[in-house]
Amino acid sequence: MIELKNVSKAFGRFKALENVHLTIPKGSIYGLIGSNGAGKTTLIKLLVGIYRQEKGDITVDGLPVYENPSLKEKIYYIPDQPSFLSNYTTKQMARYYKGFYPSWSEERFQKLIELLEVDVNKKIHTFSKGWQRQIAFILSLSTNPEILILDEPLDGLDPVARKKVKNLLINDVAEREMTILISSHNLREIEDICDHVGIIHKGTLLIEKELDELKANIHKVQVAYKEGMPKELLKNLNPLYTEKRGSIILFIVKGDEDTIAKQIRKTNPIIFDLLPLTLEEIFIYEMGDIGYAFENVIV
Ligand SMILES: Nc1ncnc2c1ncn2[C@@H]1O[C@H](COP(=O)(O)OP(=O)(O)OP(=O)(O)O)[C@@H](O)[C@H]1O
Repeated sequence: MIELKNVSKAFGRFKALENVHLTIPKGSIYGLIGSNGAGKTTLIKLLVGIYRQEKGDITVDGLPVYENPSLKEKIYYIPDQPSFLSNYTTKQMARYYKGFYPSWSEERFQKLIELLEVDVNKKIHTFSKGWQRQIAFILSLSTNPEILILDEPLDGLDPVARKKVKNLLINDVAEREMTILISSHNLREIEDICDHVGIIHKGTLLIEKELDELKANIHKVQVAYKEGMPKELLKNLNPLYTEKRGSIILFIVKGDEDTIAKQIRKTNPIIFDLLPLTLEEIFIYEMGDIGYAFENVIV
């Protein structure tokens, strides 16, 4: 488990992160979402031990990350602009990594280059940005990391490559219990692979949620009545949001699905539907609940 407790980091007088608490359970895929300048890269650089926090604790399985080389061997970080040794081919990089990472798997490497169809004899700097990113994935996954940290990993990948990379990540989590932190400025881009999401804004972690729990706890309801909706229903359900569309009333409500459905059925609606919410919708209401407008935080 990765834990940040009360972590702060400043650059001069500028507070890039303030009192951040964050928990990433082992074997989970955690999406760290925030707009430009929110503090994602700073948090990642603290987590991999490149920066040192002024305040707070950063630990993996209870051990501090900073100046802990044996722990760092288990963590692989792909920055937003992956870099390689200059003029190296993928094959040469693989040889270099093999000597560097005791957990390197040649078999895995061969499988991945076949799957992503990479010419291993071509100099990496001659590949496009998207291909270089895929090569960074191949090299990282061939080291079998326990923890993989990815800064904006899907930028520049076409839809087919995105899908392949996402599947590879999900498989590694399922098979080896790898833990992944993915930063992104776009919730939609990573919502299908994350099981935990944290939203960071101006150096503060606004909200951190487990998605299954979040999805189970918030519902979109559509109802219609012959003679108007009974007032006590809204009072009892205390919705986060209500909207009237002709004779249909739509509301977003938090709580247990069965309990909500029971309360609504008692009022004999002529129409009653429980509809799924997208993750973006869920966060719009969740953040509204804590006093933030989603569109001001995430672009
Ligand atoms: N080395 C540094 N010196 C001074 N300020 C910095 C430094 N690194 C980051 N910052 C500032 O800290 C804030 C957070 O930057 P950071 O790179 O962590 O944001 P980010 O969420 O990763 O943004 P982006 O999505 O644009 O990459 C920004 O205002 C940035 O200008």
